[in-house]
Amino acid sequence: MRIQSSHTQNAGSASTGACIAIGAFDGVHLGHQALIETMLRRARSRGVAALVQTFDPLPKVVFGRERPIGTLAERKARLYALGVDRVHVAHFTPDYAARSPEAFLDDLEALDVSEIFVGEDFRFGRGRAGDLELLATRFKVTTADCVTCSDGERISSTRIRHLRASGRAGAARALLGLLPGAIALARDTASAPISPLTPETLS
Ligand SMILES: Cc1cc2nc3c(=O)[nH]c(=O)nc-3n(C[C@H](O)[C@H](O)[C@H](O)COP(=O)(O)O)c2cc1C
Ligand SMILES: Nc1ncnc2c1ncn2[C@@H]1O[C@H](COP(=O)(O)OP(=O)(O)OP(=O)(O)O)[C@@H](O)[C@H]1O
Repeated sequence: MRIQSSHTQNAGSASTGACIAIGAFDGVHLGHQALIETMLRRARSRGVAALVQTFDPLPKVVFGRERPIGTLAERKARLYALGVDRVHVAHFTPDYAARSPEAFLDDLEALDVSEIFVGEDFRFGRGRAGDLELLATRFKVTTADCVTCSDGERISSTRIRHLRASGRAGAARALLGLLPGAIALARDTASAPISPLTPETLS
């Protein structure tokens, strides 16, 4: 596994506000874990709350028709097992997906957040219009160290879905960091039918 350097931009002085990692976090794989552990270390060193903001259903299930790796309950259990203080779940309805990037930043401010931990390609708000530059106008932003395997390929939920779909469950489990005795994402959704999700069924 290889870790590239992380990068912090903007700032403003960090207040007493919480640290938060934001993302879909489907599977809570090793890349997610590295991002969250970076956030947790920072929160602990500042003595502030360590939060995670996630979404249900997953945006990629809604927009990309992807099959989830795990359930929301499994995701939350794995996030709390990492030591996170609170997991915020936004119900990803059509109305929510239509919120502007600025409205999403208002939501974060309402949570009394001051530092945000995300990947470099993080996008948010209607049409994915919000980017890191906008995020950094209001918060201190730290981008994730990129966790890759020895082959140099980035660990991602997409890759894990592909591994499972091609019957390579062992490799998928390795990228999820699932060792014997660890919290198990037992339900293998690879062979389950995809239930069609339409905006109407989400409201
Ligand atoms: C308020 C809000 C609105 C969003 N609207 C859209 C959208 O219209 N289209 C889209 O593909 N994704 C939308 N997303 C999902 C984001 O593109 C992205 O998946 C989400 O911020 C999680 O980040 P991640 O994919 O890096 O985990 C929205 C996210 C938020 C927070
Ligand atoms: N390999 C990785 N190393 C570091 N951070 C990562 C890694 N994979 C994802 N992240 C970060 O974790 C957050 C949540 O990521 P997300 O849930 O979109 O994961 P993903 O694996 O990229 O998903 P997908 O493959 O479905 O797009 C994002 O900020 C993302 O940049």
